[in-house]
Amino acid sequence: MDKRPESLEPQAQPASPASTAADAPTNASRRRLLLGLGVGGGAAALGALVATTVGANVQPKWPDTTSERQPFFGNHQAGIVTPQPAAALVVAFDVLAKDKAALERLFRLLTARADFLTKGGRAPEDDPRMPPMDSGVLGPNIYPDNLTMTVSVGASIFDQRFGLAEHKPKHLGEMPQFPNDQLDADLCHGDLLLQICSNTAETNIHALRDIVKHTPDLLSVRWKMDGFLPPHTLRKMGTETVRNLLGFKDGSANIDAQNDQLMNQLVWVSDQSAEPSWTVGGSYQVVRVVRNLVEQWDRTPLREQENIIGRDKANGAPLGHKNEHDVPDFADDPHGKKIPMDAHIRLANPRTEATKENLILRRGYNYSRGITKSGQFDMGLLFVAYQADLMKGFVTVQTRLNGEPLEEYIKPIGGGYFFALPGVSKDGDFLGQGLLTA
Ligand SMILES: C=CC1=C(C)c2cc3[nH]c(cc4nc(cc5[nH]c(cc1n2)c(C)c5CCC(=O)O)C(CCC(=O)O)=C4C)c(C)c3C=C
Ligand SMILES: [Fe+2]
Repeated sequence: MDKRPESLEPQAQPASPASTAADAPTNASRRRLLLGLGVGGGAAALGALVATTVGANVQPKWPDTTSERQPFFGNHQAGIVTPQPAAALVVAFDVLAKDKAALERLFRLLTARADFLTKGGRAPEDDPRMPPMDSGVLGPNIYPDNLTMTVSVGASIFDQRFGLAEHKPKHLGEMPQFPNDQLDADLCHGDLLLQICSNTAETNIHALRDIVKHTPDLLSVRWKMDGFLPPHTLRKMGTETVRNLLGFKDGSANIDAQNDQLMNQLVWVSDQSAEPSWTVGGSYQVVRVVRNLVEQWDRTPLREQENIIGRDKANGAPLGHKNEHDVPDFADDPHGKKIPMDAHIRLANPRTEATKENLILRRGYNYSRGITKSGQFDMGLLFVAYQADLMKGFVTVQTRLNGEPLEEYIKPIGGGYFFALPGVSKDGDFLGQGLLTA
C-alpha cells in the first residue's frame, strides 16, 4: 500500500528516440521487453509508464516525477513514514552555534530552507558580482522531486553548550560498539543529522549544498553517506520489495508505515510515554552503516545464504513457505527444521506475543562507495530505523542478533543514535521549537 506523492501538474513528456526497423517482432512483445515484464505480468508497473503510439510503434516513456511533492508541515516530519524514493543522503553535522539563540537561528533556518526546497520555486535572482545564492544544480526552477528533509538531534546537543541537558530524550546516548562492530570514528555520531531523500541524487545534493551555503557559522559536516534503491517506476510504484546488495528482498516483513495506529504505537513518541513532553510526535532514529562482505558472500552456497537469512533468495518467502508475505509459524518449527533457530529473521523477530513491542520501522538504503584499502568492495546497507522506544526497539533486536551467522558477512562501521524532531504544524513555527521552549 504505497501512497504516491501528490503531483503538481502534468508535465510534457520528453520523446523517446524513434525506433528502427531492427526492432523486435510485435508491438506487444516489444513493449513488454522494454518494460522489463514477463508475459502477463506487472499491471502496476505498466500503469507507471506512459505509452504513446508513434507511427506503428508503441513507445514507452518514463513519467516525469520532478513535480512530485511531499508536504512539509504536519505533526510528524516527512521522510519517516513517507514511501521511500530512490535516493538518500544521510549527513551528520557538528553544530557550531555558540549559544541557544544561535541554535534557534539554526533551527529556524533549517525549517525555512526545508519548507522552500520541498515545495520548489524559483532560485533567487543573482547579482553577477556576488557568488550565486543557489548552486544551480537543478537549474533556475527548483523542482521538489519528492524531496523530504528530516532533522534529528544527537545526544551531544544536550551537553553544556545550550543548557538543554534536562530535556534530553530518556534513552538518547552515544551509540555503543556492538560485538561485531568495527566503528570508524569519522563515520559516527553527530550533534545533528539530516536525512535527505528524493527521486534523484542531484536533488539531494542540491538540498545539502543549499543547507551548507546558508549555515557557514552554524554547521560543519562531520560525515555523509549516500544511499540508493531502484526508482519506484522499476519496483511497481513501490509495491515490490527491493533487494539489498546480498541479493535478498529486504523489507518483506517491515511494519506497515501507512498504518497510523501501528505507527502511533511503535514509531511516534506519545504523550503516554515517560519521555519529555517536547518529544511527542518525534521518533528515535538509528543509523547503522553496515558493510557487506560481498566477495565472500558471493562464494557462499545458495542453501547456506538462505539458511543464514531464513528466506528463499529468489522470491523472498520464509523457508518452508511458498510466498513472500507468508507468515512463518516458529512455534510450529520449534527445532528450526524449516527456518534455523539462528536465522536472521528468526532472531530479529521471533514473532511471539512478548516480542511484538520490539518491532521497528526500517527505512534503509543500499550504498556503494568505491573500494577499501585492501581492494575489496565498500558496499552494504545504510540501515535506518525508527521507533518510539530505542531500548524496546533497535537495542533489543540488535542484542538478539549479536552472534548471528550473518555476522561473518557484515561489518557495521558507522552510524549513531539520533532523535527525529516532532513535525512543524504551521507556518511561523520551527523545527525544535518545543525543545528550545521547554
Ligand atoms: C537491529 C536491526 C537489524 C539490523 C542491523 C539488520 C541488518 C541487516 N539485515 C539484512 C537483511 C535482511 N533483514 C531482514 C529482515 C529483518 N531485519 C531486521 C532487523 C535488522 N537487520 C528485522 C526486524 C527484520 C524483519 C524480520 C521479520 O519480521 O521477519 C531480511 C528479510 C526480509 C525482510 O523482512 O525485510 C533481510 C534479507 C542485512 C543484509 C543486514 C545488514 C547488512
Ligand atoms: Fe535485517
